[in-house]
Amino acid sequence: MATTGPTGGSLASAGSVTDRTLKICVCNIFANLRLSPMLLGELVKTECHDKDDHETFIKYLDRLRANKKEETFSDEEWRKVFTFNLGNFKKETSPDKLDVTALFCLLSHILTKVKKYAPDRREDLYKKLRDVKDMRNKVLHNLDQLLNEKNFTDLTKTLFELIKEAKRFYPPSLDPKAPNFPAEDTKKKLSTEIKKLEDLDKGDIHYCISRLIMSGKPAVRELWETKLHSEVLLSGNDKVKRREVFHPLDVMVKAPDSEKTFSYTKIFEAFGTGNVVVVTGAAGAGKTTLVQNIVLQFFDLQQGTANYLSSFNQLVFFECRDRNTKKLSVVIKKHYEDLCRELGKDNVFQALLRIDVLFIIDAFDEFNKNSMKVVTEIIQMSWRPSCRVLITTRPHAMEKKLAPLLKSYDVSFTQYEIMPLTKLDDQIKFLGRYELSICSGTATGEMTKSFKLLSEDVRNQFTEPINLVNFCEIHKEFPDEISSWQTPGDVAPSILRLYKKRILSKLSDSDYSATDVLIADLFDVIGREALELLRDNSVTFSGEELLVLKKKCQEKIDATGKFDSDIILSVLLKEQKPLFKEGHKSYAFPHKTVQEIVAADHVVQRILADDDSLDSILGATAEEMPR
Ligand SMILES: Nc1ncnc2c1ncn2[C@@H]1O[C@H](COP(=O)(O)OP(=O)(O)OP(=O)(O)O)[C@@H](O)[C@H]1O
Repeated sequence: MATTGPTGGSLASAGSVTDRTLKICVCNIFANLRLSPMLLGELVKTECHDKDDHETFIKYLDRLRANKKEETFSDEEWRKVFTFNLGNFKKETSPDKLDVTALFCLLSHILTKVKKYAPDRREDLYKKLRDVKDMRNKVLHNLDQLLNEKNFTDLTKTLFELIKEAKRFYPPSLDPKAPNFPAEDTKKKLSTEIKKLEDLDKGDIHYCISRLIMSGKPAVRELWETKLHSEVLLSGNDKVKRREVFHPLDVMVKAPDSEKTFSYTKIFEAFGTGNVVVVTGAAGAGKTTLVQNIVLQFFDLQQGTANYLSSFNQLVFFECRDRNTKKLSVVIKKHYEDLCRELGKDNVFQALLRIDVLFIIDAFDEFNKNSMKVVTEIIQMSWRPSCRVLITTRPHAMEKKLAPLLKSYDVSFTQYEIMPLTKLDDQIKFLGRYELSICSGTATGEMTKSFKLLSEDVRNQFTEPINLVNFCEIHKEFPDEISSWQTPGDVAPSILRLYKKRILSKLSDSDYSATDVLIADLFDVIGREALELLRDNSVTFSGEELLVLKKKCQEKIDATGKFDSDIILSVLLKEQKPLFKEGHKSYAFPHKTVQEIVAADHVVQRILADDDSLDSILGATAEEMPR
């Protein structure tokens, strides 16, 4: 019986695999991803011996129910039984492509619900099956366990015991209709497979998976932490540490009679029943911030509090505003550049699909022709039991585009909605964190005090995080604006004035003077451009587009001023550093809502000037521009 530990024989001579820790990892990966499925697959074949070769598992189970005169299950009922494994069982006709989780799920359903073996007869077999499944979760969800040599020896021992148990459970029979488990052949096959560990080389998928698990997370962490750990606020003057100011938001399941709200961490519980979760929320409700914090928590090894993320081994983050990437393999390559160079990008991709990976797609509503291709690829893969997908979007894109897209790939999903911050207590806590962070720990409480003094109907304008951040900035830079708010309608114009005042003050800092009229003219140019981008569902300017905008602004300035349009655009546009070395620089408004405010102001000004009809100003009908 070849149950030697990784350093005691197996793998010891594996040519290229030299590092001892890596060897243990490879052995555990091989045992859980190759040996266990092989044996459980043999048991599925035994139990489903009367299944036709072309029959999917679901069709087979439907047939068994029909034979027993039981009503066949609807899709919804099957989903309740098999949760995220259903996609697999509807597709697969053989156990060869199923992993331990799916195989255990199928076997346990057959043993307990279909064939209904007596509990005392199936008990020992069932226990061993469960041990095999639990070992997979134990080692794949915890790096220490994956690097524990004993787990390999324990599992291989259990697998041989399982063969013994299966031999007892399926006694040899002369009845050709009885299940027949090939115990001796399976034992031999298992020993031969274990021996393969000695000759495993770097091209083997289990080696790639092991390398990915051991080095992938730190590589991706480096990539995203630099980009996400802090946020420059809308004014461009204040920088806050994202984790420090993060306000834990509440969500509610989007269902007809749903009323209860939960902490956002609960959304991960939905992955127990399906592979896709969608988080919706109004403009500035905090969708992007939420997933950015999830990314940071995933990589924060010190934290240890993000248990809800412990079942994910890797995380891939994709922003739909990306206009240059059109293939998922490119996204993967960008995440794991060094590993792709070392192992080959296809191998890394294949390895990623075999372990528990969380794909986060941010701001689906910002999709473009290219990013839609990436999103579709991810959705097409989401039936795989090891893939989970978390998508954020504004509600309009959910109804019109995302829900139909998911449906077209037969993907079921749970939808959560981010709750607005309606309680004064929550708003104060939110502002308190920002005040502390902006004042580097010496907050006076003035900001929260000023907020409490607002009338209730004005305060109700601040139920979205973006508005609360705007309040912070207005309070810091132009507190007089706040005292002028008498009605809720006074708040929104203040935000636009905030940007105009910032431009004027930036110009006067640079010894230039400009009139309100010139600023209004420039806003007209920029607003037109902002609107055009929105019509194309874009929130980023490319370098060339920025140049065109600069030229248009300069034409206005040249008539009445002497300064460079850069001064103005630096207030309104932020450079978006490319995440990846070869990426292009792009530019965006400090927040999508700012782009929308500037575009909306442009529309209003043109309507007031009696310029044209709304459709003609928008350049699209309301249906074409659901935002
Ligand atoms: N939970 C939070 N804690 C602290 N600040 C937050 C939180 N959520 C959002 N913010 C602040 O509000 C701003 C807007 O939030 P965010 O961009 O996440 O909203 P969104 O829902 O993605 O908006 P949009 O639909 O317009 O893209 C952030 O840049 C951040 O400053």
